[in-house]
Amino acid sequence: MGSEDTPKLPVINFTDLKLEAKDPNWEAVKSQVHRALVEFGCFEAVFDRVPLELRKAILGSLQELFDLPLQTKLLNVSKKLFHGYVGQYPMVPLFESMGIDDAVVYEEVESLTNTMWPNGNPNFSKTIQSFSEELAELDQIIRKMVLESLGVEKYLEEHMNSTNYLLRVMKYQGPQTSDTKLGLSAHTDKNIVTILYQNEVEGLEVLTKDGTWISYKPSPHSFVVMIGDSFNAWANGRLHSPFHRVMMSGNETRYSAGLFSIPKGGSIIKAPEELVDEEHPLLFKPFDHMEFLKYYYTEKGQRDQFALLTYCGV
Ligand SMILES: O=C(O)CCC(=O)C(=O)O
Ligand SMILES: [Fe+2]
Repeated sequence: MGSEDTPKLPVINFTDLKLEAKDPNWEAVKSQVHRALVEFGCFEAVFDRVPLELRKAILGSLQELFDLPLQTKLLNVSKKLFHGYVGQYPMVPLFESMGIDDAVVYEEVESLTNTMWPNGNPNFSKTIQSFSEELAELDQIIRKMVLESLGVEKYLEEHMNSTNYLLRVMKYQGPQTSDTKLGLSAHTDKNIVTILYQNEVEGLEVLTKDGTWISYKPSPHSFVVMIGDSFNAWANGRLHSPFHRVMMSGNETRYSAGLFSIPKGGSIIKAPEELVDEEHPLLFKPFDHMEFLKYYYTEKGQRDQFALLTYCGV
Protein backbone atom coordinates (compact mmCIF):
# COMPACT_ATOMS: atom_id res chain seq x y z
CA MET A 1 0.00 0.00 0.00
CA GLY A 2 1.48 3.39 -1.00
CA SER A 3 1.72 6.09 1.63
CA GLU A 4 -1.03 8.12 -0.06
CA ASP A 5 -3.35 5.16 0.60
CA THR A 6 -2.58 5.09 4.31
CA PRO A 7 -5.52 6.76 6.00
CA LYS A 8 -4.75 9.67 8.33
CA LEU A 9 -6.86 11.53 10.80
CA PRO A 10 -8.02 14.95 9.60
CA VAL A 11 -5.92 17.80 11.02
CA ILE A 12 -7.80 20.94 12.11
CA ASN A 13 -6.11 24.18 13.09
CA PHE A 14 -7.56 26.06 16.08
CA THR A 15 -4.75 28.62 16.29
CA ASP A 16 -6.07 31.92 17.68
CA LEU A 17 -9.67 30.71 17.77
CA LYS A 18 -11.52 31.82 20.90
CA LEU A 19 -14.77 30.67 22.42
CA GLU A 20 -16.08 34.14 23.17
CA ALA A 21 -14.89 36.35 20.33
CA LYS A 22 -16.70 35.79 17.03
CA ASP A 23 -13.79 34.86 14.81
CA PRO A 24 -13.80 35.20 11.00
CA ASN A 25 -12.44 31.64 10.84
CA TRP A 26 -15.12 30.21 13.13
CA GLU A 27 -17.49 29.04 10.37
CA ALA A 28 -14.75 27.42 8.28
CA VAL A 29 -13.25 25.55 11.22
CA LYS A 30 -16.73 24.56 12.38
CA SER A 31 -17.53 22.88 9.09
CA GLN A 32 -14.23 20.96 9.21
CA VAL A 33 -15.00 19.85 12.76
CA HIS A 34 -18.48 18.69 11.81
CA ARG A 35 -17.26 16.77 8.79
CA ALA A 36 -14.44 15.09 10.73
CA LEU A 37 -16.74 14.08 13.58
CA VAL A 38 -19.39 12.59 11.30
CA GLU A 39 -16.82 10.69 9.27
CA PHE A 40 -14.21 9.65 11.88
CA GLY A 41 -15.57 10.79 15.24
CA CYS A 42 -12.04 11.98 15.74
CA PHE A 43 -9.43 14.45 14.50
CA GLU A 44 -6.04 15.91 15.26
CA ALA A 45 -6.27 19.45 16.66
CA VAL A 46 -3.50 22.02 16.42
CA PHE A 47 -4.16 24.23 19.45
CA ASP A 48 -1.42 26.69 20.35
CA ARG A 49 -3.19 27.97 23.46
CA VAL A 50 -1.31 25.42 25.52
CA PRO A 51 2.23 26.90 25.57
CA LEU A 52 5.13 24.63 24.73
CA GLU A 53 6.46 24.99 28.29
CA LEU A 54 3.22 23.64 29.68
CA ARG A 55 3.23 20.74 27.23
CA LYS A 56 6.69 19.82 28.41
CA ALA A 57 5.74 20.33 32.04
CA ILE A 58 2.72 18.03 31.81
CA LEU A 59 4.80 15.15 30.48
CA GLY A 60 7.31 15.73 33.29
CA SER A 61 4.49 15.73 35.84
CA LEU A 62 3.13 12.45 34.52
CA GLN A 63 6.50 10.80 34.90
CA GLU A 64 6.91 12.21 38.40
CA LEU A 65 3.50 10.87 39.39
CA PHE A 66 3.93 7.38 37.96
CA ASP A 67 7.43 7.11 39.45
CA LEU A 68 5.85 7.12 42.92
CA PRO A 69 5.70 3.75 44.72
CA LEU A 70 2.64 1.65 43.91
CA GLN A 71 1.38 1.83 47.50
CA THR A 72 1.29 5.64 47.22
CA LYS A 73 -0.50 5.59 43.87
CA LEU A 74 -3.07 3.20 45.30
CA LEU A 75 -4.03 5.96 47.75
CA ASN A 76 -5.77 7.68 44.84
CA VAL A 77 -9.21 6.20 45.40
CA SER A 78 -12.46 7.73 44.24
CA LYS A 79 -16.13 7.31 45.03
CA LYS A 80 -16.81 7.54 41.31
CA LEU A 81 -16.30 4.46 39.18
CA PHE A 82 -13.02 4.30 37.22
CA HIS A 83 -11.86 7.68 38.60
CA GLY A 84 -9.06 6.47 40.92
CA TYR A 85 -5.89 4.41 40.37
CA VAL A 86 -6.27 1.66 37.76
CA GLY A 87 -3.52 -0.79 36.90
CA GLN A 88 -1.96 -4.18 37.43
CA TYR A 89 -4.61 -5.76 35.19
CA PRO A 90 -3.55 -9.15 33.77
CA MET A 91 -5.30 -8.32 30.45
CA VAL A 92 -3.31 -5.12 29.96
CA PRO A 93 -0.18 -5.46 32.13
CA LEU A 94 1.62 -2.52 30.49
CA PHE A 95 -1.12 -0.06 31.47
CA GLU A 96 -1.49 2.15 34.54
CA SER A 97 -3.76 5.13 34.95
CA MET A 98 -5.00 7.68 37.46
CA GLY A 99 -7.93 10.04 37.48
CA ILE A 100 -7.98 13.62 38.71
CA ASP A 101 -11.59 14.65 39.10
CA ASP A 102 -12.55 18.30 38.52
CA ALA A 103 -9.01 18.94 37.34
CA VAL A 104 -9.87 22.49 36.26
CA VAL A 105 -10.40 23.41 39.94
CA TYR A 106 -7.08 24.06 41.73
CA GLU A 107 -8.26 22.92 45.18
CA GLU A 108 -9.48 19.61 43.76
CA VAL A 109 -6.11 18.93 42.16
CA GLU A 110 -4.33 20.00 45.32
CA SER A 111 -6.17 17.48 47.45
CA LEU A 112 -4.88 14.66 45.24
CA THR A 113 -1.41 16.23 45.16
CA ASN A 114 -1.31 16.28 48.95
CA THR A 115 -2.28 12.62 49.10
CA MET A 116 0.53 11.74 46.71
CA TRP A 117 3.09 14.14 48.26
CA PRO A 118 2.30 14.80 51.92
CA ASN A 119 4.84 17.66 51.89
CA GLY A 120 3.02 19.26 48.97
CA ASN A 121 3.97 19.72 45.31
CA PRO A 122 2.51 23.03 44.07
CA ASN A 123 4.23 22.74 40.69
CA PHE A 124 2.39 19.51 40.02
CA SER A 125 -0.97 21.03 40.98
CA LYS A 126 -0.37 24.13 38.86
CA THR A 127 0.69 22.16 35.81
CA ILE A 128 -2.28 19.79 35.99
CA GLN A 129 -4.79 22.59 36.60
CA SER A 130 -3.51 24.95 33.87
CA PHE A 131 -3.26 22.19 31.32
CA SER A 132 -6.83 21.06 32.10
CA GLU A 133 -8.16 24.60 31.97
CA GLU A 134 -6.68 25.29 28.53
CA LEU A 135 -8.00 22.01 27.16
CA ALA A 136 -11.43 22.67 28.67
CA GLU A 137 -11.64 25.72 26.40
CA LEU A 138 -10.94 23.53 23.36
CA ASP A 139 -13.60 21.08 24.58
CA GLN A 140 -16.12 23.92 24.76
CA ILE A 141 -15.19 25.33 21.35
CA ILE A 142 -15.76 21.90 19.82
CA ARG A 143 -19.07 21.30 21.60
CA LYS A 144 -20.34 24.73 20.60
CA MET A 145 -19.37 24.06 16.99
CA VAL A 146 -21.16 20.70 17.06
CA LEU A 147 -24.38 22.15 18.49
CA GLU A 148 -24.34 24.97 15.94
CA SER A 149 -23.71 22.53 13.09
CA LEU A 150 -26.67 20.43 14.22
CA GLY A 151 -28.86 23.53 14.54
CA VAL A 152 -29.53 22.98 18.25
CA GLU A 153 -27.43 25.78 19.80
CA LYS A 154 -30.40 26.77 21.94
CA TYR A 155 -29.40 23.85 24.20
CA LEU A 156 -25.82 25.08 24.54
CA GLU A 157 -25.96 26.37 28.10
CA GLU A 158 -27.83 23.36 29.42
CA HIS A 159 -25.44 21.05 27.57
CA MET A 160 -22.28 22.76 28.88
CA ASN A 161 -23.59 22.89 32.44
CA SER A 162 -24.37 19.19 32.46
CA THR A 163 -20.74 18.02 32.51
CA ASN A 164 -17.61 17.87 34.68
CA TYR A 165 -14.00 17.50 33.64
CA LEU A 166 -11.86 14.53 34.56
CA LEU A 167 -8.19 14.44 33.67
CA ARG A 168 -6.99 10.85 33.28
CA VAL A 169 -3.28 10.28 33.04
CA MET A 170 -1.88 7.09 31.54
CA LYS A 171 1.41 5.24 31.46
CA TYR A 172 2.18 2.34 29.11
CA GLN A 173 5.41 0.52 29.69
CA GLY A 174 7.32 -0.55 26.58
CA PRO A 175 6.96 -4.34 26.24
CA GLN A 176 10.73 -4.63 25.53
CA THR A 177 9.94 -6.66 22.40
CA SER A 178 9.78 -5.73 18.74
CA ASP A 179 6.43 -7.45 18.30
CA THR A 180 3.39 -5.48 19.24
CA LYS A 181 1.60 -6.00 22.56
CA LEU A 182 -1.79 -4.73 23.66
CA GLY A 183 -1.50 -1.54 25.72
CA LEU A 184 -5.21 -0.81 26.07
CA SER A 185 -8.07 -2.87 24.59
CA ALA A 186 -10.26 -1.51 21.82
CA HIS A 187 -13.16 0.51 23.22
CA THR A 188 -15.32 3.53 22.61
CA ASP A 189 -15.26 6.30 25.21
CA LYS A 190 -18.47 6.61 27.22
CA ASN A 191 -18.35 10.36 27.87
CA ILE A 192 -18.96 13.50 25.79
CA VAL A 193 -15.61 14.62 24.34
CA THR A 194 -12.08 13.32 25.01
CA ILE A 195 -8.95 15.34 24.25
CA LEU A 196 -5.66 13.44 24.39
CA TYR A 197 -2.08 14.61 24.62
CA GLN A 198 0.98 12.35 24.74
CA ASN A 199 4.74 12.06 24.51
CA GLU A 200 6.50 11.03 21.30
CA VAL A 201 5.95 7.27 21.71
CA GLU A 202 3.46 5.87 19.18
CA GLY A 203 0.69 3.45 20.01
CA LEU A 204 -2.74 5.07 19.70
CA GLU A 205 -4.89 3.64 16.90
CA VAL A 206 -8.36 4.71 15.80
CA LEU A 207 -10.76 2.50 13.80
CA THR A 208 -12.39 4.03 10.72
CA LYS A 209 -16.02 3.31 9.83
CA ASP A 210 -14.83 0.93 7.09
CA GLY A 211 -12.73 -1.07 9.52
CA THR A 212 -9.17 0.24 9.05
CA TRP A 213 -6.97 1.02 12.05
CA ILE A 214 -5.33 4.45 11.68
CA SER A 215 -2.10 4.90 13.66
CA TYR A 216 -1.72 8.33 15.18
CA LYS A 217 1.73 9.89 14.65
CA PRO A 218 2.31 11.99 17.75
CA SER A 219 3.41 15.60 17.45
CA PRO A 220 4.15 17.95 20.37
CA HIS A 221 1.82 20.47 18.70
CA SER A 222 -1.23 18.24 18.37
CA PHE A 223 -4.06 16.91 20.46
CA VAL A 224 -6.39 14.08 19.51
CA VAL A 225 -10.08 14.90 19.86
CA MET A 226 -12.61 12.08 20.08
CA ILE A 227 -16.37 11.83 20.51
CA GLY A 228 -17.73 9.57 23.25
CA ASP A 229 -20.88 7.44 23.18
CA SER A 230 -22.87 9.89 25.30
CA PHE A 231 -22.40 12.81 22.91
CA ASN A 232 -23.23 10.58 19.97
CA ALA A 233 -26.38 9.39 21.76
CA TRP A 234 -27.36 12.98 22.61
CA ALA A 235 -26.87 13.85 18.91
CA ASN A 236 -29.13 10.91 18.04
CA GLY A 237 -26.33 9.17 16.16
CA ARG A 238 -25.37 12.13 13.97
CA LEU A 239 -21.76 11.97 15.12
CA HIS A 240 -19.58 8.90 15.51
CA SER A 241 -17.81 7.51 18.58
CA PRO A 242 -14.84 5.58 17.26
CA PHE A 243 -13.22 2.43 18.60
CA HIS A 244 -9.62 3.05 19.56
CA ARG A 245 -6.85 1.10 21.29
CA VAL A 246 -3.21 1.36 22.26
CA MET A 247 -0.65 -1.06 20.79
CA MET A 248 2.88 -0.98 22.19
CA SER A 249 6.25 -2.21 20.97
CA GLY A 250 9.87 -1.44 21.86
CA ASN A 251 11.41 -0.20 25.09
CA GLU A 252 10.10 3.30 25.48
CA THR A 253 7.37 4.30 27.90
CA ARG A 254 4.33 6.05 26.52
CA TYR A 255 2.71 8.74 28.67
CA SER A 256 -0.64 10.27 27.80
CA ALA A 257 -3.18 12.56 29.40
CA GLY A 258 -6.84 12.85 28.45
CA LEU A 259 -9.32 15.53 29.40
CA PHE A 260 -12.76 13.90 29.51
CA SER A 261 -15.96 15.93 29.65
CA ILE A 262 -18.35 13.64 31.52
CA PRO A 263 -22.09 14.00 32.22
CA LYS A 264 -22.68 14.85 35.87
CA GLY A 265 -24.23 12.14 38.00
CA GLY A 266 -28.01 12.32 37.83
CA SER A 267 -28.08 14.27 34.55
CA ILE A 268 -30.23 12.62 31.93
CA ILE A 269 -28.96 12.34 28.38
CA LYS A 270 -31.80 12.81 25.98
CA ALA A 271 -31.63 13.72 22.30
CA PRO A 272 -33.27 17.10 21.55
CA GLU A 273 -36.59 16.69 19.74
CA GLU A 274 -35.18 18.68 16.79
CA LEU A 275 -32.81 15.78 16.09
CA VAL A 276 -35.52 13.11 16.04
CA ASP A 277 -37.81 12.71 13.04
CA GLU A 278 -39.04 10.04 10.63
CA GLU A 279 -35.74 9.95 8.82
CA HIS A 280 -33.82 9.89 12.10
CA PRO A 281 -35.79 7.77 14.56
CA LEU A 282 -34.66 7.88 18.19
CA LEU A 283 -31.65 5.57 18.67
CA PHE A 284 -31.19 5.66 22.46
CA LYS A 285 -33.77 6.01 25.22
CA PRO A 286 -33.00 8.84 27.65
CA PHE A 287 -30.51 7.57 30.21
CA ASP A 288 -28.71 8.54 33.40
CA HIS A 289 -24.98 8.38 32.68
CA MET A 290 -24.08 7.22 36.18
CA GLU A 291 -26.58 4.35 35.96
CA PHE A 292 -25.19 3.40 32.57
CA LEU A 293 -21.64 3.28 33.99
CA LYS A 294 -22.84 0.87 36.68
CA TYR A 295 -23.81 -1.51 33.88
CA TYR A 296 -20.63 -0.82 31.92
CA TYR A 297 -18.43 -1.76 34.87
CA THR A 298 -20.12 -5.13 35.42
CA GLU A 299 -18.38 -8.19 34.00
CA LYS A 300 -20.96 -8.41 31.23
CA GLY A 301 -20.73 -4.70 30.49
CA GLN A 302 -16.94 -4.88 30.22
CA ARG A 303 -17.19 -7.61 27.59
CA ASP A 304 -19.90 -5.73 25.69
CA GLN A 305 -18.42 -3.70 22.81
CA PHE A 306 -21.73 -1.93 22.33
CA ALA A 307 -22.62 -1.39 25.98
CA LEU A 308 -24.69 1.74 25.46
CA LEU A 309 -26.77 0.09 22.74
CA THR A 310 -27.42 -2.88 25.03
CA TYR A 311 -28.24 -0.60 27.94
CA CYS A 312 -30.66 1.82 26.30
CA GLY A 313 -30.77 1.22 22.53
CA VAL A 314 -34.29 1.59 21.08
O1 LIG B 1 -3.57 6.59 25.97
C1 LIG B 1 -4.31 6.98 25.07
O2 LIG B 1 -3.90 7.74 24.17
C2 LIG B 1 -5.74 6.53 24.99
C3 LIG B 1 -6.40 6.34 26.31
C4 LIG B 1 -7.86 6.02 26.18
O3 LIG B 1 -8.33 5.64 25.15
C5 LIG B 1 -8.77 6.20 27.33
O4 LIG B 1 -8.28 6.47 28.44
O5 LIG B 1 -9.98 6.11 27.15
FE1 LIG C 1 -10.49 5.86 25.20
